[in-house]
Amino acid sequence: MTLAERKAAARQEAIAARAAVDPALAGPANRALIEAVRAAPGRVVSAFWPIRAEIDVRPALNDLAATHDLCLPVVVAKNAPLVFRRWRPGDLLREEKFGTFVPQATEELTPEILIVPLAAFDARGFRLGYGGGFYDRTLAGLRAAGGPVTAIGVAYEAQRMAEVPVETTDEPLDLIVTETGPHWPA
Ligand SMILES: Nc1nc2c(c(=O)[nH]1)N(C=O)[C@@H](CNc1ccc(C(=O)N[C@@H](CCC(=O)O)C(=O)O)cc1)CN2
Ligand SMILES: Nc1ncnc2c1ncn2[C@@H]1O[C@H](COP(=O)(O)OP(=O)(O)OP(=O)(O)O)[C@@H](O)[C@H]1O
Repeated sequence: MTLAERKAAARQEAIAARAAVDPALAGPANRALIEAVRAAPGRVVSAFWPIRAEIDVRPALNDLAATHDLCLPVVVAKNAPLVFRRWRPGDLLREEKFGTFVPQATEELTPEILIVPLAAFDARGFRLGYGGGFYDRTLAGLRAAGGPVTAIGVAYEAQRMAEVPVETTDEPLDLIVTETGPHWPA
């Protein structure tokens, strides 16, 4: 199997496992996420609006809105980094292709703390998304720019794998939050 094939197989397996999880497990994950964000340096936080069976972090966003500037990712081009537009709880979103929801023409923000969606993760902090490479490009750009960047993956324990297949462009997470609490890469 090529690396791309191994990634595709691992992605499919993790997405199936995620779809079978009891969404009530999002409760403890949201509580751990709020603490993790409050412990990280910076005020601008990027989040994600859940699609498919992704863990729903909107409860945490409602709390964090009191203390942080929130934004959501927007895909602007296939091989480009994401851009992030300001979002406040209650703001209307527009449905994009792939079923994502994005803010309507709000100001662009540069996140210092990124709440990152994922299909699979491992104990080293590597992740697999949907295969667009969007978060890899985005994190590479932000880290190269030198500012404080904390990438927090949020997932269910069911999405944990022994070793996610990796390539040189994969950007590791700084922290993974699940229903069992925060996990720092070994
Ligand atoms: N909630 C959420 N928002 C997000 C992301 C995410 O992973 N989760 N993204 C993270 O980057 C970006 C959107 N990227 C996405 C990339 C691909 C697909 C997707 O469903 N792809 C199809 C294949 C499409 C094709 O190649 O023709 C698939 O996987 O079946 C969805 C979102 C920005 N917003
Ligand atoms: N910084 C980069 N520059 C060029 N290509 C990149 C970069 N980052 C990732 N890629 C390429 O993008 C493709 C998809 O990467 P990968 O399978 O890791 O996506 P993913 O992490 O699952 O997706 P996402 O980050 O959108 O959730 C791969 O072919 C990878 O080589």
